[in-house]
Amino acid sequence: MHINQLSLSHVRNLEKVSLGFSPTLNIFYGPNAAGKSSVLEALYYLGNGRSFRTAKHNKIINDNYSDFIIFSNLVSSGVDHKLGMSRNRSGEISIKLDSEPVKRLSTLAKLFPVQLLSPEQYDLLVKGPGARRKQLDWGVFHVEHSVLGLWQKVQKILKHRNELLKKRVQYSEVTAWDKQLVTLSLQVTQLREAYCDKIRPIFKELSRAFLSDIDVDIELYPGWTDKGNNGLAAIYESQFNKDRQLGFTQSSIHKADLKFYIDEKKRAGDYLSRGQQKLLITVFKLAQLQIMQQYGKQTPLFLLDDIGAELDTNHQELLLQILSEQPQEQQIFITCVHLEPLTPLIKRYNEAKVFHVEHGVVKAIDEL
Ligand SMILES: Nc1ncnc2c1ncn2[C@@H]1O[C@H](COP(=O)(O)OP(=O)(O)OP(=O)(O)O)[C@@H](O)[C@H]1O
Repeated sequence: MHINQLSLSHVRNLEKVSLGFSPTLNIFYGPNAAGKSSVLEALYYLGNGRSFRTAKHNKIINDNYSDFIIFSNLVSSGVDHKLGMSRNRSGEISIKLDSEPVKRLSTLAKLFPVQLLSPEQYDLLVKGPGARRKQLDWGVFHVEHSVLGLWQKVQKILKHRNELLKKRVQYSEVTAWDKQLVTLSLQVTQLREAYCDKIRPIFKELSRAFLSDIDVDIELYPGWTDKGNNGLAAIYESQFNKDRQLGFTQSSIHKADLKFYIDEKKRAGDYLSRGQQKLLITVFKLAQLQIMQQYGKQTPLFLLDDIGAELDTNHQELLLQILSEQPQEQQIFITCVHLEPLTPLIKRYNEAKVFHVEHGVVKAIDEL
């Protein structure tokens, strides 16, 4: 997919902005606090119905206004669409696709997939499993949309099961739920495993370029440990008393983790320097992008926030080299303070567009 045009009103320090994009490469450069990341934030919001920088929507609304509006013309699966969104200070959100209200965020996710690489994500390896699970499921969903329906069924069953556990019922009263839970959990796990198998070789190969002397790997922890190989149903039975005591189900896909290892089972988060962790996350995001290009329902937007700030010159050049080799249908948005290191990349894409951003004003640069 790609986005042709974006109009913003009252997004952070961007009061009113209207931009026409290149279907390939778009670069926003300018000093700190100019409003560059806010443009990416608006793009991300359109695809996800939320920000990547804050969970508090009021922070995004410009201080002098009561709402923000984001509007776009885009091409998704070869079809032109108009997608608009507004949100006010009470949190009311209105999303319209071709003038029709959109009720589910999954509609946006299918229509407008966005892959993001930003400094906010560089601590993924040392965070709890939830953030890594989200990243994994983003990838699985865009290769296999049906995973969402399975996930939602699991959540419903877990809710019922946990209510029963709190009522201190006998084991016989949860067995019917457990049967469904086992089937669905294994289906989701199978899709996650299949995704890990697809991404692993790409991730390893890209890592060799970025982290040459380190052997990286990923492993899916499904959300339970089955040491005796007795199966998930047996785990539910053996854990039932403890589950009832706790009032919730300990083992299921909601506890899954995507574990990153280096050099044979050392946890990457414990061993890698902060700089190496950033490189590993960069590589993983690039591998996810490649998977989307090969197997996804459509190519996502690729947003790279603050591209120069976190990488040394060699690794920045390597990243730029990879970006310059992307397929033509890949639309890329980059923010940076200094434009000069990106000149070779701009030259590679003859349709590239460059925007200068300062004090919330975004101007297209015609001649470099
Ligand atoms: N709700 C708001 N209303 C008005 N201005 C805001 C609001 N929220 C943030 N700002 C300001 O908007 C600007 C936007 O910063 P943004 O993060 O987009 O800049 P940037 O160009 O990406 O900077 P950097 O290079 O430092 O990352 C900042 O000056 C910030 O103080």
